[in-house]
Amino acid sequence: MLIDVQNLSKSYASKPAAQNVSFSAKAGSIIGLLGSNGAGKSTIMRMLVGSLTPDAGQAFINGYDIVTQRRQAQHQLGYLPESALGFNNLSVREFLTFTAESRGFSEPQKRTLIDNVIDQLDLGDVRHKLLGTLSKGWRQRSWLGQALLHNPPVLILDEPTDGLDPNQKAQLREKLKYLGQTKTILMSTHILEEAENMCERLVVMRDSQLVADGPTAQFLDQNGRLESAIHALTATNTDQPAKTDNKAGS
Ligand SMILES: Nc1ncnc2c1ncn2[C@@H]1O[C@H](COP(=O)(O)OP(=O)(O)OP(=O)(O)O)[C@@H](O)[C@H]1O
Repeated sequence: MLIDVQNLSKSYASKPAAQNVSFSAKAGSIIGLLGSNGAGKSTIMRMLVGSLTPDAGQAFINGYDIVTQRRQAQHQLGYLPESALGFNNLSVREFLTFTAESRGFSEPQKRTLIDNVIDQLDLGDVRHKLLGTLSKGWRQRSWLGQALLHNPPVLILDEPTDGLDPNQKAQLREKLKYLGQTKTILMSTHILEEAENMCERLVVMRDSQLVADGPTAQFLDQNGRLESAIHALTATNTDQPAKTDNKAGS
């Protein structure tokens, strides 16, 4: 398993943000992490990428423990944070150079990795433009570049298409689908249509707990839509979740 999450828990002060969350993801698949605002999706992702320490439980990225082997685990993944901003005074190429240097790559390696990622994400035309002057779509793509630069087997993407216009959304989704053929992608999204079209599996959270985990097909209604199942699972005043392959705690 490329991502293996076992009973991860985290509270902020005494308020739980993630409680006993368990799921796993195999190579070459796109997993959608769904749930209403505040359900705990970003908290799970931030623990997986090593920016938050779990209170309890364990998780492994390509076999490396996210706490005791944090550096090795981080080499296995690329992370696109929610609403990624900053580095506005750097050009796309300078931003990617900074990323490569902070990951410790030497000069010849650095050049090859940056050229590869510019090519892979079609960033050539904007490589000398400042991040602060780019449209949100190009900025997001540049941030995806920093996540992809070291060619990790796992990508963790927090609402990657949030705030993009419909064309930019469509273009980024195509790129992610392509990447998902060879990489394991865990992506959070509020856009159910996106989850329908892109994700092979869904992990659904509500109020800090995992409430369902299974193949996307299992959540679809007869019209091929996710809305009714996901609404039933995530609505906070509902106590009758839809029937799913719930793997919580397994
Ligand atoms: N730094 C923090 N300090 C205190 N509480 C926090 C912090 N970050 C998140 N929380 C709380 O933890 C809970 C889970 O938040 P989290 O951001 O993981 O949810 P989410 O599912 O990613 O939400 P969204 O879809 O809005 O991004 C929420 O109640 C949130 O208010």
